[in-house]
Amino acid sequence: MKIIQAEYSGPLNGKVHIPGSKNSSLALLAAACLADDIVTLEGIPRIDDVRIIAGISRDIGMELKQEGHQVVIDPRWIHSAVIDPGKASSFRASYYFAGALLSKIGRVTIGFPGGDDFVSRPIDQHIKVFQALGAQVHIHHDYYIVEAAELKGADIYFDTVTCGATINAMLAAVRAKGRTQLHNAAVDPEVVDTANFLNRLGARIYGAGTERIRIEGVSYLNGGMHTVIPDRLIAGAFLMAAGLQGGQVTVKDVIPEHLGACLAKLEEVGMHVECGESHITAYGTGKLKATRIRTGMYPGFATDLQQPMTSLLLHAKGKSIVTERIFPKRFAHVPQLRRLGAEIEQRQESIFIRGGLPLQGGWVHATDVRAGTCLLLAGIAAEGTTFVTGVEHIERGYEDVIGSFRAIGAKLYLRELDAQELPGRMHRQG
Ligand SMILES: CC(=O)N[C@H]1[C@@H](OP(=O)(O)OP(=O)(O)OC[C@H]2O[C@@H](n3ccc(=O)[nH]c3=O)[C@H](O)[C@@H]2O)O[C@H](CO)[C@@H](O)[C@@H]1O
Ligand SMILES: C=C(OP(=O)(O)O)C(=O)O
Repeated sequence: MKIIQAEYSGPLNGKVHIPGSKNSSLALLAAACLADDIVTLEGIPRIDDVRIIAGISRDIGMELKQEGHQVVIDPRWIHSAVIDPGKASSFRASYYFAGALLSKIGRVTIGFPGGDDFVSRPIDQHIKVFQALGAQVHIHHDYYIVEAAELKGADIYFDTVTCGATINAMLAAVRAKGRTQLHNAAVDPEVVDTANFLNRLGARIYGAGTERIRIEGVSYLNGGMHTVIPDRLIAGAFLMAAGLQGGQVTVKDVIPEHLGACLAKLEEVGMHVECGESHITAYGTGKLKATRIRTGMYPGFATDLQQPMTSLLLHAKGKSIVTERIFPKRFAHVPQLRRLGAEIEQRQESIFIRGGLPLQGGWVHATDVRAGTCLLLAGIAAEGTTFVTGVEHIERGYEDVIGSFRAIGAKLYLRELDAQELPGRMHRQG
């Protein structure tokens, strides 16, 4: 079993290249199904979710070749829209294949989405979109079928702001007959990136990045080339690393505007931040102030940065409060941080952190991608050695987590252990 060993690393200093966005890549790879010619995507990270998509592509007859960070896709010979429940449930964004293949082929059989488990991640808004466009949705035990003889544009009012369902609605509507309007749409950079990519192929999507998106259906999409946006969530976590012990970290190849709420919070807790055209440098002063965080949809403070931010706030003297508004139960990292000596109390959708106490290395388990980042940040700032299990969750989101952290001086090592070498409780957790 893989584990990551983290040693106390002192102040972190250095520059790190930020890879392409995982969440955008997953949308773009499914969106590529919609094209009628060859598509090239640049900047796609080499992560497990992308490998699963390569498997799905093989099953449906879509040729997909990844060389380095370039992926070439030939969607001209798609012959099936049956997606194995096991593959669909191995990652969250499998639902994008439902929207894209429905639009192109008219009938999709697909398993339910997986991804990080935050207790409740409904897909009712995705289903509402398909139905609004004229599709029937049949729910079975571990799969669902979406079918429509013809998709017709419609006015869709989302009940809640959702990035996933907004993207899925664009995928489903892009080839529908007539006009679709999405109201209360998500304004995340990943929505805009997907719209830009589709428009490059000849789609007619207007207003992405605002709360109202208009899609005029087209009957043909060309091939083309697109570069995925940088991963704002990885960038945010590396900037936080600079604050742990008073270091200086530069994230390169980013879009600083995508990190507005994060940068504002880093300044608020006492860090200093400087932005260039495509890089950001964060300076830790060694003194952090406690704060209040409420997660929100973009441009609010991202839920995916809540967990790494919690690690940073462990070093801010006083009481910080973090309220999770997007996934109210996204606190699986809290009991793990307590194992390292953190004092955190959880009440409903908020945690109360008593910061400024020393952390001591120990065994912890990453339950999901960002819980993993949070525990790595905690481990490199704790005295002694921390062992992190659940590495497969971290690898779902990071291509080379160890190499990237080492670039800024973190002492992280990947090790292979036999299950018997794990301490009793970790062994039982798997
Ligand atoms: C693969 C991917 O891109 N994952 C990201 C995506 O997940 P995902 O697309 O699943 O998240 P959404 O933006 O859809 O979720 C936002 C909110 O809407 C709710 N909701 C969503 C869909 C639905 O049908 N019904 C419903 O009620 C969710 O429970 C949540 O409270 O955005 C999340 C919120 O920024 C991020 O944490 C994830 O990293
Ligand atoms: C929640 C995340 O991923 P997913 O939606 O793929 O589970 C994440 O990237 O933090």
